[in-house]
Amino acid sequence: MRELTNAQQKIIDTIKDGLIVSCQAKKDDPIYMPGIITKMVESAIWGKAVGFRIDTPENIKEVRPITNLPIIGLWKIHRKDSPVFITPTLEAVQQVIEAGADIIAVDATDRIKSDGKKAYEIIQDIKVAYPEILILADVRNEKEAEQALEAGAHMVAPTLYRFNENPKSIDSPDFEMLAKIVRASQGRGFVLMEGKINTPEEAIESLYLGAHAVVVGSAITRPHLTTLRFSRKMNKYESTMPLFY
Ligand SMILES: CC(=O)N[C@H](C=O)[C@@H](O)[C@H](O)[C@H](O)COP(=O)(O)O
Repeated sequence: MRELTNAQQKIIDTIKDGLIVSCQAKKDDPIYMPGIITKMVESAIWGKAVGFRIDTPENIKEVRPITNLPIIGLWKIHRKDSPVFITPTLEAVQQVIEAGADIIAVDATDRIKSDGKKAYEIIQDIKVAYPEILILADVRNEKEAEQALEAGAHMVAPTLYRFNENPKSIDSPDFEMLAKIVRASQGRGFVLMEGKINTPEEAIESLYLGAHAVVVGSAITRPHLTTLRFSRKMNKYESTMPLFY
């Protein structure tokens, strides 16, 4: 396990065994209105979350003044020439950090970015430019987790497990993958569980399997998706869950 600064260790200790709420809304979501992310964060604080996952520098700046709890920051940037969309450039990393994030989340898969580099290569660049920031590697499998930790990430999460060769709108967590990632990360870094955790029991199962903390998004902060989760089962799967949200 790599050495942590006191500030980094404090963040790791704060989130241990806790719930991190992903507070995100796109401008075309039915729930969107100015100030909505702050309201989500206030609700998560009320509900005893230990941290937040926030998209865009703009939203991070908005919520930073209302909490000292750890913020995982990212910036989703979708481009036509690459499937990599979670904080894909060093400029995006810089803006997320300057906005006040404590942890930077990046796509650390081995997919190719617009600049021709593999996504995980951004980790080395972040280590050079921002040696103090904690890095969370969003990956698809245990091989990518190992690769990201090797490159210098402090934490990994299977956030992108649905985005393989044939991206699928799977609507349940992949616990087997979590267990493999935990084994591959032993003694090298921390594992967060993330992706389709829909119930408290699934969060507990994640901790049992070795997750350091659990990130939950849609089930808590996206009522339209939670509605669709109910209705699609009730209409015998006539509707599908969207891949991106
Ligand atoms: C794949 C992707 O874009 N994930 C995003 C990452 O920031 C978020 O939209 C998710 O809400 C977050 O990962 C939590 O996952 P879930 O919402 O399934 O609990």
